Amino acid sequence: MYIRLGSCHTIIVSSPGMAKEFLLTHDHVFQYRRPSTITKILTNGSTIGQSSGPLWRQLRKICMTGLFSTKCIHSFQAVRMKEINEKGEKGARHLKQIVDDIFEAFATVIIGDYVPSLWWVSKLQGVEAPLHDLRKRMKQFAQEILDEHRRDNATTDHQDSTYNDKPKDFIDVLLSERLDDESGKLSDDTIEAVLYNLLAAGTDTTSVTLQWAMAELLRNPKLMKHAQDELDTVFGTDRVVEESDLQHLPYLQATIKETFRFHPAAAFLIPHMSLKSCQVAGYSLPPKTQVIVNLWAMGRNSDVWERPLEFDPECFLEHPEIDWNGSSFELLPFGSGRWSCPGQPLAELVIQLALAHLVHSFDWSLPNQQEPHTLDMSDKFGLSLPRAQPLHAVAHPRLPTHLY
Ligand code: HEM
Repeated sequence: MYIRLGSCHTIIVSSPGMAKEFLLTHDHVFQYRRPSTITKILTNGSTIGQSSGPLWRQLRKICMTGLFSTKCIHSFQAVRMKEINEKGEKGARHLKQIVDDIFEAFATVIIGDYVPSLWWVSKLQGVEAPLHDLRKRMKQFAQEILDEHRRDNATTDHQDSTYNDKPKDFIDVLLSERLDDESGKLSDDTIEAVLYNLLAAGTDTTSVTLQWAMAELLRNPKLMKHAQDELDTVFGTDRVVEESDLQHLPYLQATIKETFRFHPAAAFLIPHMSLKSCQVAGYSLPPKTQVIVNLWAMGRNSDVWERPLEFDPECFLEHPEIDWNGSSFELLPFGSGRWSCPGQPLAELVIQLALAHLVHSFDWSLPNQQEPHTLDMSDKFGLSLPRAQPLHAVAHPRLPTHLY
């Protein structure tokens, strides 16, 4: 579909064939990502997510080989457990407030971003002052964390033989990264921007996906029973789920794929823009054409899916070759190719593990004896695609008491 967003030629893609054209065949032409007013103010242009230049390439490399490598994700396990045990900390609440404010900021439509000649309307909108204030709070909070890590680092014995085995967190990894051009370490501004970028891109997407998966299972007790039977067969009922057994749960994986199809946490991929004119599927597109891949519409496309408006994990059991790793263009929850989500390995681990724990450890019901089929399944538009109504459910332990 072609539309004009202000002065910008825009193509909206909602079929796997066209997604492949733009994300694979012509991805070298659609390389540019236009930073918005919000990212310019909040991140000073020094982060991933919106940019596409040398710093973006460097940061992506750090994500792929450092932060989200198998070794690093494994080492974060200790940090995850520590954080779970220290829940409710004041710092965590402060950080949550900042992340909530970032989400609210991203939901603002700034007219000048779509119609550059109307930049002055943005000034009248009065959005910039609160963004600068938020940026100040983000900077102050991140600086405290960086200073704390530097102090800890200064008192650590790096020659100690156990040093390399000590758990490191995201900040430790970023502080130790050197830029390829040997201009030195990443600047504090860049680390701060990457940190918030990871938080904004990683927290809501993961929790929204989990909420939708649980809502669909609560709404359809037969599917919940199927998932529980599979978990009981693999783990029994006298131990809890472990990371190492997740690959033996095809029904759970099919349920997560179906959740990605029906409720994609990112309704749209981040828009890309062409640097020069090009021909795509017989159409001539001028330079600076923007392309937006609509994952929500693709998941409901009746040319692709047999029963698009029905939540049924079976379709992925029948087609196990359809994967979420970016090679099956009908299911692209994390995007595809050079632009795809660098946090995918962490996200898929956390979602599978959390859903398996919730379903295996508890039976679930809706409060006040509400009938499952009456559960409200409407969504609301935002940076991610959350439920319009919060999900309330009652958990009933189903494993021996000593396991809780
Ligand atoms: C269910 C969970 C998640 C989903 C569905 C998801 C989805 C996406 C999508 C669709 C994109 C844009 C890809 C494109 O435009 O082609 C993206 C980008 C990104 N995601 Fe995720 N994501 C998830 C979790 C995470 C996590 C856990 C992290 C990190 C902690 C993360 C970090 C990022 C970053 C940094 C980018 C920007 C990449 C770039 O600009 O090159 N995401 N994600």
